Amino acid sequence: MMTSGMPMAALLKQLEETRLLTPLDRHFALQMAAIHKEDSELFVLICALLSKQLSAQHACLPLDTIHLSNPFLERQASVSVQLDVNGLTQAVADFAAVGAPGDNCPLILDGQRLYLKRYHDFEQRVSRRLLDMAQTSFSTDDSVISALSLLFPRLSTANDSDDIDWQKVATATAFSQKLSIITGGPGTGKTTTVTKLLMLLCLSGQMVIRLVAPTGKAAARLTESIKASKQKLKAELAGVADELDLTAIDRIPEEAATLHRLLGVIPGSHQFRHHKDNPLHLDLLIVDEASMVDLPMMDRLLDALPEHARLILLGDQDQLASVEAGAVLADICAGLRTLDGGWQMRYTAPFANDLSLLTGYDMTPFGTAHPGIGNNLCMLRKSHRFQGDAGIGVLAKAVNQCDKQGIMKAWQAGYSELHWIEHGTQKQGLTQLLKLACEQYRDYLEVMHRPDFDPMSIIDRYNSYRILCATRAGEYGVEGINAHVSAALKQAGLINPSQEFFPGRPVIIQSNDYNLGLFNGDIGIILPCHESKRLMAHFIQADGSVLKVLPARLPGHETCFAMTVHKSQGSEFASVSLVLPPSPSPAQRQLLTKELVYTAITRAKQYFTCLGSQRVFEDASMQRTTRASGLAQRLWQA
Ligand SMILES: Nc1ncnc2c1ncn2[C@@H]1O[C@H](COP(=O)(O)OP(=O)(O)OP(=O)(O)O)[C@@H](O)[C@H]1O
Repeated sequence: MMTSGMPMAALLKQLEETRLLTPLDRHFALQMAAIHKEDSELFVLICALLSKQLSAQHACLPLDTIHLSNPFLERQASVSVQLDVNGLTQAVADFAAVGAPGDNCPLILDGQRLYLKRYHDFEQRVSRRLLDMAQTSFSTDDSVISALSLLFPRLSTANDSDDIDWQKVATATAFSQKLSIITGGPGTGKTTTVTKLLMLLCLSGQMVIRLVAPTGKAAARLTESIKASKQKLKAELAGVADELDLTAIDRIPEEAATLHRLLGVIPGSHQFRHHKDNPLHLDLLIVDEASMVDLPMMDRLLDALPEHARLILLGDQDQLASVEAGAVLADICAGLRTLDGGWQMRYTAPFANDLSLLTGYDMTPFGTAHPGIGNNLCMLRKSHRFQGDAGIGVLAKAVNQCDKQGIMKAWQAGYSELHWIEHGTQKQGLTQLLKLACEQYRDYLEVMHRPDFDPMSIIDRYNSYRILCATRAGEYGVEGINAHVSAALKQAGLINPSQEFFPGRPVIIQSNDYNLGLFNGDIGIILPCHESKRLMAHFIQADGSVLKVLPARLPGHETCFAMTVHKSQGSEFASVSLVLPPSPSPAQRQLLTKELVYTAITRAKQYFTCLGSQRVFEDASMQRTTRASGLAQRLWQA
């Protein structure tokens, strides 16, 4: 079945040395074979490939994606599989450790997808629960139609889909469905839409509503945006106060929590306080930045939802997927993708009719015979943040569409908010970036010793700029750039890093510490504490308060002048510099995707700078990521 010039254990060791496998992949494969007394070399190879796949956050290993003549994509194959895909599938199914869906085996083969049982269970439970929720819809009456027309006054009767106010459609959809997913890029009005929806729901009766986001930073941002959106709505509706009860706006909650806090962390345990047998006390849950929610977390969240509760997921399906396994939001939206790479709503004919009645638009063209879970989705595509032709919006759109010409045009158009730094020779590009970083970070570093600046305003200033790196390791990864920036700031006399914890050092937390209330990705700054006269790490929490922690008590952390694009999800900065490596290795090239570039660009509100080379930027923008999973198929072909 297999051809290899060396014993399997030696082959795995060689693959580890050439970094095509991690030590974990090798140990997993050998352990699986030992535990299950499996002496087949093919079994070891498949386990190594599955582990490699899981490390890359795929939920499973599709057997039909394995390059049989060179499974590890070595420069020169040292192993090959002498079977076709069907033969391989049969051989894998015959291993004692591999079962079919429903079997109690460590590995599950579902069609041609091979899973760890845990992940198969997650996927099955998540899809079952979402499909189950998608069955329930709520009736509406004339009062909803008139409230909707007051909330979205520019009612158009045009049939052209370009004239449809999709925010109104999304509000109508989410009002009438138990499960709804509202997706869209930055500034497309997700918060505005959800605020109007919440007003509508508050008008129709009392309900316990909770707002959550995956990280503290994202939760704090959601609180801010809902507050702003409520104020704006109040002003907009002032003229119709005699037709709509505006006190409903005051009943809209604005405090958002993190998912961990909502579910109730149990210190020292991976379990949460809330689950199926102790469900959450709420009627409606709104989850922002849902693209960051991984498969296991979505499973726990759905498990803890009470049977009757509504769920609304908000997010941008084009952003990088979650740091951990799966791409739940992208999978949920997958069925709306058209063959030409665009998106198209898909409704059942009766629901398209209902939406036409509710919104006043002709939605019947979007009715289809195979809508999957389309009735539960709404996609917003018009950005209200970047005014029409603003550079950041134009570049983000071109990257998102893998439009090479558009990308070139955006960079060459001379937009004041886009700034390109070419690597050049002798690190000229790096020198320019460091100059920029010193200018940008100077602001918070200069005011941090002044008594008239509190930690909150210092952290706000620090948060106006961030360097984002595509990779962790290497001179142009987070580690290298942090070292360079620290040295440049020291030379400029802005910091004094003579000790590990120095005033002004920003730190990013790398693991969860439930006792301290600090979570992976939380960012704080070491600052003198006026009360205790000691240096303390200061963190802004989701509720806006400041948490102070003794530096020595911090869980795993690192300096954060630069952070990975992955960790920047859920945050925004006035100015962003993206750093791409000048000559990426094959492993780095795999990380450089259009989702990564798009996520980095859309973190910037006013200025976006890229240190890179044109070729690397373009290649990255042309490379779409997919995460292997069976969730989309379960949701759309059920
Ligand atoms: N239909 C609209 N007409 C005009 N302005 C709008 C409209 N919808 C939203 N806006 C404005 O656009 C900005 C972004 O809106 P909003 O915060 O709702 O978008 P979002 O999708 O939640 O953004 P983010 O991705 O940053 O969370 C806000 O200033 C909002 O007031």
